[in-house]
Amino acid sequence: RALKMEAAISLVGSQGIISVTEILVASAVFCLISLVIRSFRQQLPQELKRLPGPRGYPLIGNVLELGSNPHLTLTRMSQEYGDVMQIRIGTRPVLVLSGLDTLKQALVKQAEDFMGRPDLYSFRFIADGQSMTFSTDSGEVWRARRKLAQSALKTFSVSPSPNSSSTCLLEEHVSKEADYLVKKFLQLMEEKKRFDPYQYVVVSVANVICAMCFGKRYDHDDQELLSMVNLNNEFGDVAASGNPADFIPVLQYLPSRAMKIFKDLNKRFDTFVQKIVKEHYSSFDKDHIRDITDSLIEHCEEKKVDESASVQLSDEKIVTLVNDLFGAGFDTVTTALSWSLMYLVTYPEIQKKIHEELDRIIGRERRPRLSDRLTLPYTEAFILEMFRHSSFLPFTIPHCTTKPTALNGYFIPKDLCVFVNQWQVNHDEKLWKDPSTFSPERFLTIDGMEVNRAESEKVMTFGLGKRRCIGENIGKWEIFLFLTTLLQQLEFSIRDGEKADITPQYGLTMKHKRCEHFQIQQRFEVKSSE
Ligand code: HEM
Repeated sequence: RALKMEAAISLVGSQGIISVTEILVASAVFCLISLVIRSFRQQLPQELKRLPGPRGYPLIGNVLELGSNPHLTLTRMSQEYGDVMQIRIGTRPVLVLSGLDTLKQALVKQAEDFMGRPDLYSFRFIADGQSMTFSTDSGEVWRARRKLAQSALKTFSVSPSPNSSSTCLLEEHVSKEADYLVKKFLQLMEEKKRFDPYQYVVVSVANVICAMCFGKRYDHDDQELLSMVNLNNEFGDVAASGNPADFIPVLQYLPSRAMKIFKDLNKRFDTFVQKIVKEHYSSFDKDHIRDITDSLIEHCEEKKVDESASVQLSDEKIVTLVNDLFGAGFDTVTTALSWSLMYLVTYPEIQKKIHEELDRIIGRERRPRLSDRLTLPYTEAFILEMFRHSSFLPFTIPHCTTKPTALNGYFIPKDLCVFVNQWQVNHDEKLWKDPSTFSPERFLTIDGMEVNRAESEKVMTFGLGKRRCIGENIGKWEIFLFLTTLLQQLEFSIRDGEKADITPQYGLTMKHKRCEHFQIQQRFEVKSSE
């Protein structure tokens, strides 16, 4: 009888008949899930608030709102929701941090809580998942690797140069490459009357890091090197904060051209480095350490006899550090120089002021040196303004929380992916007057004689705290010496009727559109410093 009753009051749905029992069971399951979710939500410590943020759609979250310029969208959202907010990409929550004080609080004062890296799909293809920079490790092994990379980098940059009059190895390498660039640009101007400086700058910058890492330099038409370094941001498009495939797993199974290029590029990069490492192993001589690769191999040998080391790193974890250094060392510095050239041709009056400063302080008899940096405040202010205005690293590499924590009164769970919005800080109206105006003067003291240190420290380019870039000083020295060597002898302009487009294209490092209309004029010739 009961069965008959049930049949009588059953409903007819599109999939067939749904019984009252099924409806009751479904309702019970729904209530149970709601209760479980609520009980999780109630675990919030009483004195802490829930993270604010935009609502988002089911399954896709806020991915559509992010659009093609996530740094701009998230800056706008931070004005509504504050310096600490949560968005969702797909179903995955992401913490977005803005505001200089909040960044300092999270990355410096609470450094341990925010120093992790998230497990992102695309990062698994970088250095076969062994990268110190992109892999999820942030414990003792990461700490030991970072220390080792820092020490090797230091030895092969600031050590005195044995075979030249340069004050250190870095100065020797950059001077040589910058001299080459001057000649190359003059030759291109002679032959073609206009050129795109990017592909020449990238090889020169790559040669500096190659000299430090591998003790070798490449020709400007070396196809193997060019195919890896002369990119239109194929790496940065995928490794950028907010790449949907990193957050929405189903996208990882759909064919993607960008992802295929990214994987190929990483493979080619690893093969390139592995080949050089192999050559180093076969010619290794512990009494003659030639470069960073040799010094890492030496460390592998030494650790085998040093039983007392607190962390035992595998040989692979040591030697792959050269991938991190080589990878981080060319794209960032090339992008910075390339933006500098774009600003110089966009603002010729600023270029003129740099020329005047160089003529006054260095003159025409000798080449610039690293030690000139403190005496060229306008040039230094220009570089700072290039960093600030372009904010070409709009976000740091994504971070991740290592434990449950609190920030600005909000509860923050463990393993939450964190985007650090450097662009927002560099364009924050509370910190900068007319942030969209390009003005090196904002970094000078009132008498124009020095860089205002308090202002310069507000610029966010290299991250902060435990994950702060380890190549910051080297990068800044390189940019300074490349630029001053080029500008001492050359004046850059754009062909009449053309305009440099300085709209950034979003990525891990934001690039501008390539410009083929550069022209130069030789100001004078300086005799070789050698
Ligand atoms: C203008 C040049 C450069 C800029 C703007 C830059 C910027 C950055 C930024 C924003 C980060 C991420 C920080 C974070 O996640 O919080 C980073 C990390 C890193 N940078 Fe740089 N960088 C530059 C040059 C270099 C150079 C020349 C090297 C080495 C040769 C280098 C090596 C690294 C490494 C190894 C990391 C990873 C650190 C870690 O995860 O612990 N960078 N850099």
